[in-house]
Amino acid sequence: MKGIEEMKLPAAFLSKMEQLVGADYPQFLRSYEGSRLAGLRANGLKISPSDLNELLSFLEEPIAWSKDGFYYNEATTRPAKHPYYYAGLYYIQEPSAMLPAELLGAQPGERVLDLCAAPGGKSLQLAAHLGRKGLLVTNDLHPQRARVLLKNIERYGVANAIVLNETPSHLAKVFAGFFDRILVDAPCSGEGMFRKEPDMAKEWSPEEVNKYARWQQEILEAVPSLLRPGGEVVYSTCTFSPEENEQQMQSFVAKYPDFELVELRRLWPHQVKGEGHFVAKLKNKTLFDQQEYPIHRKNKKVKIKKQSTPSLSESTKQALADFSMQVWRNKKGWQEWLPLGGQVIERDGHILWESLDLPVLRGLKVLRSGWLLGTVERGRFRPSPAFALGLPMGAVKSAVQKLVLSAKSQRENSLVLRYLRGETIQQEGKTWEKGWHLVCLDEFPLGWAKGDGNWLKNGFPPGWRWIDGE
Ligand SMILES: C[S@@+](CC[C@H](N)C(=O)[O-])C[C@H]1O[C@@H](n2cnc3c(N)ncnc32)[C@H](O)[C@@H]1O
Repeated sequence: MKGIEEMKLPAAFLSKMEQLVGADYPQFLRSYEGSRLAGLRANGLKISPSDLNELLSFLEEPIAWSKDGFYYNEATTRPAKHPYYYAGLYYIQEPSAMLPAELLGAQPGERVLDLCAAPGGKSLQLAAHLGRKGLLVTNDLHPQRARVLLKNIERYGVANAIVLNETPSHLAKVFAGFFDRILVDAPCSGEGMFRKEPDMAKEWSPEEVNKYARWQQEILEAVPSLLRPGGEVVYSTCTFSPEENEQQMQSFVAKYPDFELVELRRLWPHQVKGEGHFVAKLKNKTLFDQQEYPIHRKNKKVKIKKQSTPSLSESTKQALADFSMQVWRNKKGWQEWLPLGGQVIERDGHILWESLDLPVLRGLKVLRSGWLLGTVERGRFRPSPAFALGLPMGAVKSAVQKLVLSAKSQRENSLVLRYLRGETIQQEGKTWEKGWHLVCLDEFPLGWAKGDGNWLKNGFPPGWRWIDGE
C-alpha cells in the first residue's frame, strides 16, 4: 500500500484532478492509499460464473458492473498458477476494465469489431457474448501485442474470430458499413493505472495527454465508415483527463451528426472498487429496418465470400477422417463441433474453419482468419492446440480416445502439471493406444497428446507451458 507522497504523482496531474473531482478530492487522494484491486472473469464460452465460483475457493464478491467478474485477493492468491487457468476457464482482468464490453451489449450472431484489442481481455468478453454465433474481428496496431492477442484468442477457445494487425483506416476500406457493434478501447495516458503501476505516472505530462487525445481522434475517424446504419459503439479509456474522454466524445458527435451519445459512465477509484474507467456509448441514428437486414448484409461495398464447396483435397479429407476415427471413433466426429455458417479450408498446409461472412481480406495483415484446426504434414493431420481449446463440451464428452486429468487432489494435480510442463506421460501398468488423445481437465479440454503404443508424447505447445517458480 503506497501513500500519495511515496508515489510521487506529478503536481500538475494532482492539481488537474483537484479541479476535476472538486469536493471529492480528499477521497480521491485517499484512494491511492488503498491496495490495487484484482479481479477475474469466468470465460462464458466454457463455464458459468456460478460454476466457476464453486470450482475456485478463492473468489470473493462479484463485481457489480460485470455479469461474470469476481474480486480476489492478490496478496494471498495467484490465480494464474492454477490448472483451470490453463484450461481457459477465467481471465484475469482489472475490475473497471470489465465495464466497456458489458456496455456494448453484443448479441449472438452479430458482427463485432474490437479495434484496439490487445492483449484481448475485452475481446474474450465479446466472444463470450457472441457465443459461437456471429463474427468477432479483433485488431491491434502493434505487431507484438497482436501476437499476444492471438494467443489469448486461441487459449480461451474462441473459434469465430479473426485476428488482425492493422491501422483503423485500412480496416475501414475493407469493412465498410460491416459491423453491428464496435469497441474502441483506446490507447490513453493511463491515469487510472497509477495505483496499479506507479511507474506509469513518471511519463505523465499535459503534452502526453494531448498526444493521446490526437491519436484517439485519429482512431475514432475510422468508426463511422466501419459501422452499419443504426449500429452502436463503445469508446473507453482507463484515464481521467476530459481531453481524452468527454471532450473526445463531444467533438465526435459534433463532427458526425449521425451519431448520438446514449450513455456515459465514469468509474472513479474513490467511488467504486476499481482503478477507474471512462466508458461512453454512441449510436448511429440512421434508421435501420430489421427487415432489410439481410439486404444490408449483401451491401455491395462489402464483398462477402461466396459459399464454395469445401476446398479440401482428397488426401486431407482422409487425414482428417483418420484423426477423427482415433479421437471420436467416427470419421466425421470432428465436423460436428464446427460453428455454423462457415467452411473448412486448407491454406498452405493449414486447416482452418472460416466464417462465410467475411469480406475479402486481401491486403490486410491477417494473423488468423478463423479457428486453426491443425496442419497436414505428409498425409497426416496434426491437431492444433487451438482446436482442442475451442472444442465445446459436447465434443469432449463424446471423445473416446482421451486422457481425463483432475486437479482435485495433490496426486492428481501433479499429473496435470506434468502435462502442462510439456513432459511425456507415463503411468505404471498403463499403455496408451497409438494416435491422438484429447487431454482434458475434468470436462474441459487442455490440449493433445500422441500415443505411441506405450507412452503419451506431449502436444502442449512450448509457448503455453507451465513454468515453475514464475
Ligand atoms: C488500452 S489498450 C487495449 C486493451 C484491450 N482492449 C484489452 O482489454 O485487453 C490499447 C491498445 O491499442 C493499441 N493501439 C494503439 N494505437 C492503435 C491504433 N491506431 N489502432 C489500433 N490499435 C492501436 C495498443 O497497441 C494497445 O494494445
